[in-house]
Amino acid sequence: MEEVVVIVGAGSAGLATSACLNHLSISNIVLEKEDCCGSLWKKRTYDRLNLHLYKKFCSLPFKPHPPKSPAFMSKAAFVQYLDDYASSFNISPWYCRSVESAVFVEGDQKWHIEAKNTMSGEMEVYVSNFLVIATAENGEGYVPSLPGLYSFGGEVLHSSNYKSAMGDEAKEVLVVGCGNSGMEIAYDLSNIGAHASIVVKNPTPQRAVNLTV
Ligand SMILES: NC(=O)C1=CN([C@@H]2O[C@H](COP(=O)(O)OP(=O)(O)OC[C@H]3O[C@@H](n4cnc5c(N)ncnc54)[C@H](OP(=O)(O)O)[C@@H]3O)[C@@H](O)[C@H]2O)C=CC1
Ligand SMILES: O=C(O)C(=O)Cc1c[nH]c2ccccc12
Repeated sequence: MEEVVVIVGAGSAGLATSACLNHLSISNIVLEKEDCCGSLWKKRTYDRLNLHLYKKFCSLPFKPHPPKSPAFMSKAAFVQYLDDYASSFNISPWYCRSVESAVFVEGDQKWHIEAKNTMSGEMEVYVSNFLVIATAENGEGYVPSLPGLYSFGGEVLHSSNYKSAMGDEAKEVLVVGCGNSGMEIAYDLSNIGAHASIVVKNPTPQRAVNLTV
């Protein structure tokens, strides 16, 4: 299969890129390893997720959020927005395609991209003039290999697998990292009476302190 542009990833960035290219009538396909678009938001976020950014900063090209919609979108509203976005701009990602390699072949000046079709198990080859990697910085959860982690008797969970505090009422939980995920998860746990502590690696940057004053 040959296209002008191959885009890897059907998250926000991949969908936005495809919409812009469709607008310019530049042929493109989106390869996505999951079976849906926006899989980070649909499969790897906690239940109480509400966006922290004002809606204006969470819109993709050509599709602003309606003036009367809530300022901070719920997870359900944002997931719906991504699905509507794909259909509004005729984006039909090729799902269950896990890109395994991409080589720019000097001879024909094209990208040769190999993707595994995870439904059939077969390798497929895509050829394009341009390659856009839109796989996101948060595509894969990372658990550092901390000493003692594997002999620890309790449950160890990456934030991308945390859904809700249900059933955790009696637990003592150590949350590692105080970014948005860490803070939200610690708050969710403490809301139902679990004992949550947070490890903070670095002091709060001065500019963040000034912003909140
Ligand atoms: N509701 C919303 O809208 C939400 C939005 N997000 C967004 O998603 C993105 C990812 O957020 P998030 O998942 O929180 O990840 P982040 O990368 O933002 O935060 C991870 C935190 O973990 C700390 N950390 C990393 N390694 C260690 C370690 N070994 N020991 C202790 N602390 C450690 C980091 O510290 P340091 O920086 O000092 O290395 C950092 O504070 C962000 O853009 C965020 O804004 C996330 C959750 C909810
Ligand atoms: O609201 C927040 O804090 C977010 O992290 C939202 C967000 C992160 N990446 C995005 C890409 C498109 C739209 C919203 C987001």
